[in-house]
Amino acid sequence: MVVPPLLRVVIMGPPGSGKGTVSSRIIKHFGMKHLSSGDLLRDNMQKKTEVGILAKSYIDQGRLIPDDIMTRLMLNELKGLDRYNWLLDGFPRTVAQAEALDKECQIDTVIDLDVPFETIKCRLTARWIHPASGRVYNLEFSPPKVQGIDDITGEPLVQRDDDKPETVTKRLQAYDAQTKPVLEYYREKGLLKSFSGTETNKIWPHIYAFLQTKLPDVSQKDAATPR
Ligand SMILES: Nc1nc2c(ncn2[C@@H]2O[C@H](COP(=O)(O)OP(=O)(O)O)[C@@H](O)[C@H]2O)c(=O)[nH]1
Ligand SMILES: Nc1ncnc2c1ncn2[C@@H]1O[C@H](COP(=O)(O)OP(=O)(O)O)[C@@H](O)[C@H]1O
Repeated sequence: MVVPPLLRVVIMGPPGSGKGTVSSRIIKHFGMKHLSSGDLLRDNMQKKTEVGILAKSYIDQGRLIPDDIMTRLMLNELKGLDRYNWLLDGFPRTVAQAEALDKECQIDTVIDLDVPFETIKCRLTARWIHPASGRVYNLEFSPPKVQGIDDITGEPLVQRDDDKPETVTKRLQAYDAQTKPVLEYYREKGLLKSFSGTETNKIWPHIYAFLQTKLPDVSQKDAATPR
């Protein structure tokens, strides 16, 4: 039996562009393992690990965590996902991180969510998350069934400290300066696939159709109306 090669996908886009939202749809339909750098850092912050304590000081200022710390953390985590198709969300965010990742594995495709900054700013102030799972809600776009409560576990939702308007501005500046060059890096390698728009529900069918050329839909739901 010929075993198809494992798929290595990166999802990129500015803060609030919908990476988490789209990732959860990808996982549901295509059964990939999802590794989110932000979720991993928040988990470390909550557990007050050495990395978590250090990360907090950067995240609260809207700055990126230094490359060496971030790369070690993520590459170590990826080792455990060796045997799966995976989707990497929030990493790499600098060219140095992308180069370090390239040394470890071959990326097949990079999904870029190209959403304008003006659209993003209002979204983030209405974002609520369930820290333990990384599930993300929005008061207008995807509200929880009961206000302030996670749909699945019934646990309380929280707002991220770094979703304050002044921190959001700094994060968008960091994206422009440090992460946009990563898009160029992947474009030059012919791996970048950009999806432009202001609404996730309009962008998603295109991403779905693109991934369907690479993986079968493993979800139980009707694949004609993927959500
Ligand atoms: N209004 C609106 N909100 C959205 C849309 N897509 C995602 N969101 C919300 O915007 C916020 C940021 O999305 P998220 O997936 O967390 O983005 P990430 O920061 O790139 O991972 C969350 O509160 C989402 O629920 C959309 O099309 N319209
Ligand atoms: N690859 C990375 N390199 C450096 N810092 C990172 C990285 N990933 C996440 N962070 C830090 O964690 C914060 C939150 O990340 P994330 O949850 O991915 O934000 P968003 O989903 O809003 O883009 C970032 O603003 C940054 O400070």
